[in-house]
Amino acid sequence: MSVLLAVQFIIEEVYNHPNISAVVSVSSLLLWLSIRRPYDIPPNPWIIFPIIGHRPLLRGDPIVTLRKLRKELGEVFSIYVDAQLIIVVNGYAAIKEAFFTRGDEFHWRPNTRICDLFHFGVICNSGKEWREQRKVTEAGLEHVKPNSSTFIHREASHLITALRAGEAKAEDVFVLFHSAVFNALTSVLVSRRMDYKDVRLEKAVERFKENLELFSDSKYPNFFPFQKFLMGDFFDVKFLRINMTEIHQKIINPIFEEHRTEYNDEKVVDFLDVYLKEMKAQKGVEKTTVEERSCQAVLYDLLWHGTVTTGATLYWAIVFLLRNPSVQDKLKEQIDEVLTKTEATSEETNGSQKLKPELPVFFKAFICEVQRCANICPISMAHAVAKEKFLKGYRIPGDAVILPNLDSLMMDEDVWGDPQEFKPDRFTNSDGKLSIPHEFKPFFLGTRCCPASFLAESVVSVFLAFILYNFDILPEVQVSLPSSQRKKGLIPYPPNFKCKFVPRRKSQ
Ligand code: HEM
Repeated sequence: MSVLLAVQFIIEEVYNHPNISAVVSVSSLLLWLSIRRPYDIPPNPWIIFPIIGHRPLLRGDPIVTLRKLRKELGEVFSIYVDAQLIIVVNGYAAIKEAFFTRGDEFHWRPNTRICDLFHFGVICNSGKEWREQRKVTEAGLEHVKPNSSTFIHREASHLITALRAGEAKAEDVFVLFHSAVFNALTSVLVSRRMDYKDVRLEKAVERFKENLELFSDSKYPNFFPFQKFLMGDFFDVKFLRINMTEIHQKIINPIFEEHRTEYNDEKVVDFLDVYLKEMKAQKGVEKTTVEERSCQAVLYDLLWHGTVTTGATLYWAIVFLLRNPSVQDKLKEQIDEVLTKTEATSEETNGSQKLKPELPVFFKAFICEVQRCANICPISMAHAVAKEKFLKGYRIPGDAVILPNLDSLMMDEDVWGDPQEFKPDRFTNSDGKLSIPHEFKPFFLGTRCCPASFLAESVVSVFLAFILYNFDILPEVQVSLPSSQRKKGLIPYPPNFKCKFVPRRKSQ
């Protein structure tokens, strides 16, 4: 009754006061404009807030929210983050259709402020520019593939020496692991490595980590494009740019100049040589993007993304080894059989061990399970379409951000049964052979899949095999194991932890 009276009072007030009536009309129009949604886009949660859209739903762990929305809304759904429409593609069939079968249509990157910063390289490029950069990147990676394992073995030996120097004291190996990965990549790609104590290396790892955090928070500058005209650095975009410039100036540019000075057509050794050769071949070609600025940007892309992804995978692997001691024991037994000691003076390994070509099945299964559970690219990278398309009957507007939800593959209960459990055996079949369901796609699929998956796999398996052969990995305190909770961010790391690398008796 009192509600009815209140409504009646408001109607009378509005009717009798034209000013109030105008304010109410304009506010209603604005409210309607800010929450209206086209009828033909993929379904979205009915509750929507003016200006911020569905943002409140993403509080907590957004990945868990996406899992819930998939159950409620289906394989292709949408959400509004502020005014930005985001379309989430879930499940193997829909992801394969969009990004593999129709990979050319869905290969674009969204036109966001953050992508602007990176757009000369390969990761954030689209269209003709992306095709050119992708082609030369693939050619360069193909060229270094045959010799890459020699460099990775060499870096693994350096890593073992550094871990031994820790004298089995509890330590956080985050920076050391990322430095070793960075070195493995630079050895393969540009024939250089740095001492682990070199400040340039420490700074590079620190800047990469900072940039990842800034990139993960990039939602604000992305969706408020006018911020570039503001003074100050409200959204840390300028900080991100300064960090990138530092890595370019201290590491990438000097290496580029050295290579350019020493370049010899007859001696094309590494990735950078291949790029320089292609630059030479394309000299004079109108509007080519295969030039100095793009080459440096591609190197930045490879080193940044390659270091943080591979470093995160290794860091997670140690968490799972500490939390599953019986798995660690089984792996050590198997690795002892395939790692052979070679002469310490051996040119090939510059160190002490070498892996036989074939790794044990359980070891491979362990690495798959680490990648599945660590799930370090849960929403891969943002995609877009150049102009309006249709997917599964829904309209996909040209200005939408499209997310391939890899978490919907790696953590699907229908595929894995108990996806939250860490069980390497799920990747072996009854014949004891490796069996990989097609939903396992840590490196994505289709036209924009990771072009360096072979490098990442090789670094992860060689480093882990060397570590398991040489050390017992023990928790800092026996009763407290590191957490497997995932931190927020584009690449979800575990919380930092310390552990001990105690030399194994047999390997002394
Ligand atoms: C465990 C380690 C790694 C994982 C899980 C991983 C995962 C991925 C994923 C999921 C994408 C696809 C993004 C998309 O949706 O477009 C991607 C792209 C890419 N990855 Fe990796 N990656 C890893 C290591 C590396 C390494 C070591 C390198 C290079 C040294 C590398 C270079 C690239 C590049 C250049 C792209 C962009 C391709 C393009 O846009 O065309 N990745 N990676």
